[in-house]
Amino acid sequence: FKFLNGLQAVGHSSGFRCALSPFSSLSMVLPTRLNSFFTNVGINFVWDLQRSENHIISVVPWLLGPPTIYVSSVELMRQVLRHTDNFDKQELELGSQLLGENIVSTQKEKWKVHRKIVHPAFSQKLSALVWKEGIRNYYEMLSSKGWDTQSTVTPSVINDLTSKFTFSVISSCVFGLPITWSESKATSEKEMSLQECVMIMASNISLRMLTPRWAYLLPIERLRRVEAGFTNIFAFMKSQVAYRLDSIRKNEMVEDDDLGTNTVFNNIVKASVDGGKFTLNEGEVIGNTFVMLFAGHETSSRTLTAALALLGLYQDKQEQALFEIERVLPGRREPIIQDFESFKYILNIIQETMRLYPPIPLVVREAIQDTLLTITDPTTGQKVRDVVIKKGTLACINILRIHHDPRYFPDPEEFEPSRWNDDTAAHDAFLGFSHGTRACIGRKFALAEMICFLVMLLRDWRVDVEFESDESPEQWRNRVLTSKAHAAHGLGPVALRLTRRK
Ligand code: HEM
Repeated sequence: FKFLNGLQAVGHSSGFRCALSPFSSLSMVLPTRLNSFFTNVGINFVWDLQRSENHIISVVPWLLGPPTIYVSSVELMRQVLRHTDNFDKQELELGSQLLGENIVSTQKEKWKVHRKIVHPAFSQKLSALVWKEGIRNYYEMLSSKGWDTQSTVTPSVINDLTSKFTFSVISSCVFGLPITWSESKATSEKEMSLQECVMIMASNISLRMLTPRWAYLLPIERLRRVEAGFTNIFAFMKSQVAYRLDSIRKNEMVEDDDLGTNTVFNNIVKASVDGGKFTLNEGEVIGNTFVMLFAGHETSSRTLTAALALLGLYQDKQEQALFEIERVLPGRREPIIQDFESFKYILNIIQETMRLYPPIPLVVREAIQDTLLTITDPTTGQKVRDVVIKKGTLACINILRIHHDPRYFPDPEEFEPSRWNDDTAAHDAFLGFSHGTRACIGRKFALAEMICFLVMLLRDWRVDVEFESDESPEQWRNRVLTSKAHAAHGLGPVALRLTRRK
């Protein structure tokens, strides 16, 4: 019965019939196989779809999970992402329970209130703070590693550096808690610093989701630290909301760009007071602050890692980036936020990296009512047929597939930042930050921190990849960077050599 309903829900579109939905937790641990009625297609299925010419493919599970369609053309993407009366993000109850109700976990009218309050926090002043903190963190990174006195360094894995960098920027600019780069780990839960608690939260959210409450009573060191980390940071945030609300009411908060005033957290507290009929309660303010940690950390860090790997591999592109940096920063002066728009080639590099390796390769929407989708011929644009998608069906936009489609991006596997030179090239087919009302709210934040990091690093260092013996550049790229969409989003450990520029 479930199966027959599922076939009807996807308008009998062709595709895969299997036991489990690729989104079920069970399907992530069980072996996967395409085209098997009795197993599941697995999460890598998104990558396998790249070989298909069919722009709408369905997955109908007969045992577990909702029927789903995968769309991989700009025409269909527009119909899904731009029609908010027909499609919305799924509600994530667990996300609301763990962090507090927030902009990512809600839908419809509730989401509108969250977005209205959170949006003003992502202002030009925040970008200026991000830039300032980006530079401070870059220098902290150099001195904590002792690189300020070295001419060549070989960081074991660049992934760890970019992860620490983007985490630190978020910690400063979202929470107002600057991180120190020197390693220190509290020996007892009571001594834990707030920064450590934020770090524990960022790296243990899945554990927290999957572990039942009673398990925290067991004498397991890791669980005790996670419990202490979550409890401490929530207690701190609650006291801070109360303190900030009090100072806002007493008019004690000064409008400048010092840390602590223009942070996302502060601005959300402020907007939730100023918002008139739109207000957020304490739990929602905290939820919206915490969620930035998950939306903005790994995404930016993966992009930076991939960009550096590609620049290490394609030295001519690195030279072009350096040429731009030297032109914008005569005498190697420090970059300022006002230079942001001048780093056009660096922006192209970021955009091209996100095209090849989108940190979010798939976005998911739920049909909130029965909806008609029109399928068109990819070459002529003529209507081919209509498909009715039933309420409750999931619609996934296969960003990875669209980004690698030669119709939109000629020679799609080439790393070619100059394809973005022409502003009109910033077309609909680029979905790195998604499209429509639920597109990324942190786009400017992410671009500011990524441009700042790349400019500082490339200004001071030449980046080279570390080949294994007899390895060709192509082999290196295939080994280290693949576009596969599984958990690691296609990035292996990236080892790079940095040589100080004269
Ligand atoms: C390279 C870095 C980033 C990438 C690739 C990225 C990508 C995305 C994408 C694709 C979405 C839409 C998801 C969907 O439609 O289901 C999204 C939403 C979102 N992003 Fe980002 N993001 C990045 C950085 C950031 C940063 C730095 C922040 C905050 C500090 C942030 C906060 C958010 C939030 C809150 C949403 C949900 C918006 C809503 O539902 O209204 N992102 N992001």
